[in-house]
Amino acid sequence: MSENTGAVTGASILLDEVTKQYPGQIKPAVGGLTLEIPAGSIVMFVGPSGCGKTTTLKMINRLIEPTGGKIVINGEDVTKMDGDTLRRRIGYVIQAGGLFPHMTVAANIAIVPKMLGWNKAKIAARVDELLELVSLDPAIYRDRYPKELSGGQQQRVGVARALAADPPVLLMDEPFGAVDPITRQRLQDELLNIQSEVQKTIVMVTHDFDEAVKLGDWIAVFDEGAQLVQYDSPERILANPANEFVENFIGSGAGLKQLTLTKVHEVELMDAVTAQPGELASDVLSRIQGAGASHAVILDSRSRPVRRLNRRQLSRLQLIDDTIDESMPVVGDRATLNDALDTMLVASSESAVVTGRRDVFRGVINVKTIMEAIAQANAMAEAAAGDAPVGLNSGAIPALAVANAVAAEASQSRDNLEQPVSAEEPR
Ligand SMILES: Nc1ncnc2c1ncn2[C@@H]1O[C@H](COP(=O)(O)OP(=O)(O)OP(=O)(O)O)[C@@H](O)[C@H]1O
Repeated sequence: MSENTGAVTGASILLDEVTKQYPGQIKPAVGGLTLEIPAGSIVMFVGPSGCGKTTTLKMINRLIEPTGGKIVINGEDVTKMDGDTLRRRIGYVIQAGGLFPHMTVAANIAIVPKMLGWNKAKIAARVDELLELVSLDPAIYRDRYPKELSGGQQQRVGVARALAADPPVLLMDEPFGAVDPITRQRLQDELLNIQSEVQKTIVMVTHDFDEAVKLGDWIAVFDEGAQLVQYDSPERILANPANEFVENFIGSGAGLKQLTLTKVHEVELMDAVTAQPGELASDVLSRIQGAGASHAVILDSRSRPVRRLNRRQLSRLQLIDDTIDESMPVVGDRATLNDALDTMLVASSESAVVTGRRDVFRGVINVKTIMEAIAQANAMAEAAAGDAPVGLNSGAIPALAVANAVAAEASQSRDNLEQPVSAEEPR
């Protein structure tokens, strides 16, 4: 879930009774969908394969033309607007970044600014600014070609490219589907960091419900024909799935999934003894003995953790050197407690080092903190289940009823975001 720290630059989007009937198909892929996407929020589309998520997403930038209904962005009906002009105002990110292989990173990012006629100096400055934003050092990466980058780096460039002309809306079609789980977790954390700065309106298709819970301010759960089954906050969907379909979609361990709702920076981190290369190991050892700690965290000159040393390791050393331990469990403070637990399990460690913006050391998180949070989340989920809104479990599109029921409840909601309106015609 994103945090509203920056000024909202995103635009509201309204899908008004939108339909897509592909030629030769009996049923519409999307049938009369009404969906309000609030400015500055992240809305996640989830649902089974072929249910129409991508079709719905691509109708927003009219890569797919609707056969009925209207698309309204910031109050402006864009359904009849020139498609190319519209797409320059909407960032679009696909799996693996979708970069042009024969163009450098800088040239890929510069595509839309060039089309918009920006001058060279402005484009070069923007490319560097965006590479910094997605945590890639411009001096190292701007002249590289996509094949010289890892999957995660390509995806970062894809995000930078989509943000190039500062569009109010970002559409993302399974952007993190092709990367390994640890890279995916980092990219998700980074997206949340970026969103806290840029406050765009982001619509993302995902197959991964955990990803939807982690990133979404609102989750739209679709069934076949883009039939909207539930549209609500991650908390309320987990606590009160609208029906069995949503329950099945959430999968087992809904209680544990509540861990996905809590971010590392929301729990109290432990302080740790830190040291720098060049210090005497015996000094550091006496500091951790004094503090009753088991490890010292070694930081580089930019306060980034590079290694952990326990008492035994310290007792064998003279000077702390600048060795980097790639296997040290590290988790970003935007990561979820679920991610933190995974990181610890992979490293067979009871704790992980926590970093903030630009990988600066923030503290340490341990299994005990996470266990306490599980207990708390379970208690909260049970309490929330008591207020289940009425009428959520009927079949075809009770969405407006759902929206109304939840809107009544929204005033009591923990977050102050407005409940988005959602409705769809019965097929
Ligand atoms: N160009 C097309 N022509 C005809 N039918 C199409 C076309 N594109 C999609 N469809 C059909 O429309 C329905 C919705 O497809 P869509 O790709 O939007 O679903 P999705 O939920 O994004 O699926 P997935 O999760 O598998 O990507 C499917 O039945 C699909 O077969």
